[in-house]
Amino acid sequence: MPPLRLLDRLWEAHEVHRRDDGASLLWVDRHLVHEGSHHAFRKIAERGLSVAEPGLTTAVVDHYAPTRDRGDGGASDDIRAMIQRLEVNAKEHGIRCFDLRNPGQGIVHVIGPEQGLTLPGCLIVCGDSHTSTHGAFGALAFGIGATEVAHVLSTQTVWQVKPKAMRIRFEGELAPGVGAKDMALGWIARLGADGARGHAIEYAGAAVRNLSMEGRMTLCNLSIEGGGRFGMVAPDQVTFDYIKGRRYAPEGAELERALADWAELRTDEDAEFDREEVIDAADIAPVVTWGTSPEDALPIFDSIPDPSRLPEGRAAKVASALDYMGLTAGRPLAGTKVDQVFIGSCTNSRIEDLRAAAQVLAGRKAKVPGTVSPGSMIVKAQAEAEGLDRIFTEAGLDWVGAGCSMCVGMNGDLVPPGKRCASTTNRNFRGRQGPGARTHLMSPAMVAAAAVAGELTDVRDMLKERA
Ligand SMILES: CC(C)[C@H](C(=O)O)[C@@H](O)C(=O)O
Ligand code: SF4
Repeated sequence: MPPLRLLDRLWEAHEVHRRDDGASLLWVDRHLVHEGSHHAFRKIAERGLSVAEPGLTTAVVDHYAPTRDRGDGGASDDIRAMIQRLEVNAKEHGIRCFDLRNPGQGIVHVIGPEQGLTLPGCLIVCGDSHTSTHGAFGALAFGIGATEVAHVLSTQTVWQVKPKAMRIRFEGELAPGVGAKDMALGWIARLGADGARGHAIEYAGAAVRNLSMEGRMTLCNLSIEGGGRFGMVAPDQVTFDYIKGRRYAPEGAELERALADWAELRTDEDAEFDREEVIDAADIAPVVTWGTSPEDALPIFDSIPDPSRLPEGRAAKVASALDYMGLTAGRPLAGTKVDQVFIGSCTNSRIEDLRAAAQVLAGRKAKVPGTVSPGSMIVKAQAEAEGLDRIFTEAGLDWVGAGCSMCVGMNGDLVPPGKRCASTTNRNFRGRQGPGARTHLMSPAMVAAAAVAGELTDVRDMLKERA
């Protein structure tokens, strides 16, 4: 037997058929749908098709979920209609739905793992690019388009061409105050937003093994921002411990059997990758973005790039990004004033993210306003049980309900034009958080530090003050 990679093992286990042109028809174990699925439901209705496996499909209200008033007054008619459409489609087809009344509601990529729906060895799809998040469990997880959503609804299978395999190894140990978000933005800055284009990324190395499941999810979540098709981490004891006892996770003898299977989900020692990158974790510092692509990222102690020192093509891009962002070339990144902060999104809204932000904010006041939106109502309840909500509100930040919120602003939570937001989200494209909004991506601890300082700052100094 030739040595296999985790990707090969997962692929082979799901391949139902391979076409002459090389595309594989893959069996889907979990199909997650959010409000954006309405085109697909309409498509299957038009063709008189039904949902093949309603029991393997899960609907979630997240992109349009109001985060403040969840009653009838909380959303515009359009937003309410989007939410209702999902609820009606789910009901008609017998699909379980995490709607606004469900105590488990939250962002699709947060609740899949939280509910024990996301498991090692599963093939998971969703009409959403950040589906790569679920790969943190050793699952094959990727985003699909509207036509494919209709295909999965009606057949529980998806066509896919097997991508090339790339491994990013983070060796060594992270410094205190540095986390998964810094690892992710760090490699994207190094390789570029196109750096992993068309590849399935397997994250490995000691610093990845040492990450919690929350950290691994953050890392896999951002794979797509570096051009990767999938992101994955081979499952281990950390994974198994996270899964045990979750609502839809296997239990008893079934769990024992599953654990034995899951232990096989790894890359063989002598397996080769199409590409391999090795990064020394000790070299990673807290990272912030300065531009309008996640690759426009630098360590916080660095300076804003100067187009006059860059090659022509790149210079024009950088100048235009700086213009949009209202930044001066060559100035230090630290000290850039922010107008507001946002802690949330499928990248960084899990309990550990909130704890990291609260650790910085405890006993301190924020100089600027901000919103903290937990990734799910379960994370919200847990944070409240730990008293984190009080730390946020006493610091002066708004503590709101769960959903995509200001990550994309579809629910009306927007950053006003021209305003600068330190944000734990994953995209800083022009207008992403609202028309004219200026987004700086960073870790939850770094956002908390920016809130306290009213400007971009190195959280490690604040943590040192504490120690
Ligand atoms: C709206 C949705 C389809 C979109 C995605 O595909 O990722 C959104 O979640 C995003 O993050 O931009
Ligand atoms: S939180 Fe943001 S990135 Fe994640 S699914 Fe929602 S809109 Fe997309």
